[in-house]
Amino acid sequence: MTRADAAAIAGGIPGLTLMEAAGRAVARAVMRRFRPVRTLVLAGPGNNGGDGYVVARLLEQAGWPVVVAALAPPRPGTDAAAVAARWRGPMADFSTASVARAGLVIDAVFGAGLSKPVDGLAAEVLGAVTAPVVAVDVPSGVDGATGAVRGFAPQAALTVTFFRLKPGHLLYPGRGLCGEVVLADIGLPAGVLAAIAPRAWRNGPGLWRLPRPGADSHKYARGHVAVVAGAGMTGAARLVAGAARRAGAGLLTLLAPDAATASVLRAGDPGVMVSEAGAESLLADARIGSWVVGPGLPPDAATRALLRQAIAAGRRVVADAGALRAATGDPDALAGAAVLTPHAGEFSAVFGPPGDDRPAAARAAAARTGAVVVLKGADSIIAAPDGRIVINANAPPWLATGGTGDVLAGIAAGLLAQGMAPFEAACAACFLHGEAAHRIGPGLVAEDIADHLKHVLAARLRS
Ligand SMILES: NC(=O)C1=CN([C@@H]2O[C@H](COP(=O)(O)OP(=O)(O)OC[C@H]3O[C@@H](n4cnc5c(N)ncnc54)[C@H](OP(=O)(O)O)[C@@H]3O)[C@@H](O)[C@H]2O)[C@@H](O)CC1
Ligand SMILES: Nc1ncnc2c1ncn2[C@@H]1O[C@H](COP(=O)(O)OP(=O)(O)O)[C@@H](O)[C@H]1O
Ligand SMILES: [K+]
Repeated sequence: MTRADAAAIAGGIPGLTLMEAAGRAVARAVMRRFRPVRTLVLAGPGNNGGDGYVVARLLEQAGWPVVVAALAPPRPGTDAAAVAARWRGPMADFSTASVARAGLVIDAVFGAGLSKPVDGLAAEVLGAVTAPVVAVDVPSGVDGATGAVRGFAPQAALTVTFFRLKPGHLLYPGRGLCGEVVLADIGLPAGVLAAIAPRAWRNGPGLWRLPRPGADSHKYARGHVAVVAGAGMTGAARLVAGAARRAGAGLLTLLAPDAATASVLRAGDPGVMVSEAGAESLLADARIGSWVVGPGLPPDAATRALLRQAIAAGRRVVADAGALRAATGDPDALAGAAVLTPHAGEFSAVFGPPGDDRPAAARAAAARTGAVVVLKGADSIIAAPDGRIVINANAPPWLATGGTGDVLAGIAAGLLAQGMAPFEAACAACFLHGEAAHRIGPGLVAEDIADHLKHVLAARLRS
């Protein structure tokens, strides 16, 4: 955002104009949601504080009782100093006593310029707020690039941000602390986006195109997926299979490890083929282009060897669950896969704990393995080996139930089979998975998702 600011200023928009527009957007959002109430603006020393002085002036002009408390004065000569000088209303101490008297608090302490953990007086005062908080840009202490809390950050009821959402608005815990998020246009020209060349996006249909069979298509043209099944947890492979088929794969073969497992699998969906021929023989068929390895498989040397074999044969491999665990402490075992779908635990086992900067960790894992990495969770991060990041923010908590990850791997494989590139396939899979889960809602079990995909696809392919 600071880069956006600089690019806009370089493009001829004065910083003061942007600050006035930002403050106006916050004041407008506040007046739409709250009745006039004793309002305390907590202002920091930078431009975030500057926005706060603008909010104070505009609310006061609208008849609100407003007091400003400054953590520190803005540096002389800055835009923030200019707007602070235009504030003629009452000032209060930056203290817990001031906060106790407020019916509404505008948090304009730190924004995009957060440079260290929030501690000391700032943390004490922000931590004492019991009134509703409206955050300017981000709740102070939320790192806009990662969503992590540095030191302390208050819980906002409303966050008004500008130009473009930042990762911190989409990634937890920051996302949870923002409350309602309003994205305001402050007049930054579209060219600014090109100038800052963003590397992170929010997932959405504008980022990828779903495959659609042509009138003359046939099942082979839509791709053949192989799913390696385990002897014990056969359900996992079946969930993968159902999802890959609903996502549009033309053919699907379950690779059974033995005759007993094969007969269990044959009792499942009639449209699925079951093979006992062994991986070698299936890998000899180049038409079986996409493989899913891991769901329901033990994290052992055999799983690892099978994964390497499929990658070495040039297949597009989605590696999940057992295949990831089989690579514990050894990311190179996953090199060359198309898509890896670790949840936080699997990610930590392979690559080490992601820490506070999960986008950076996911990026590094993708660069290391050459695979697209989907770091799954409520806010899945999809990272490409070239450094692009997409954040998926449409997944409802109903997905927090066993087997939904298997379904995600299946959707990704089904899209890969139809020729989507790994990054786009992974992004689209996360999005469709989330949309299907929304349709299902409470009571969701993993089996439901594949069924609902047809409705989600129908809606998406219509629009
Ligand atoms: N970009 C745009 O298009 C637009 C941006 N706008 C607004 O600008 C905001 C960004 O402003 P900004 O760059 O001045 O940074 P900001 O968040 O005010 O903080 C910097 C100051 O805080 C200090 N400080 C930091 N952390 C600290 C800590 N933990 N504890 C103590 N001190 C700490 C830091 O100190 P220093 O690091 O220099 O030691 C410095 O003095 C952005 O969020 C948005 O609201 C809009 O006006 C219009 C359009
Ligand atoms: N709280 C949540 N909110 C939204 N999505 C979630 C949440 N918890 C899990 N998910 C999603 O559910 C899926 C769970 O995958 P995973 O943990 O691999 O489960 P399993 O191994 O049982 O299939 C992932 O796609 C993840 O993004
Ligand atoms: K803030």
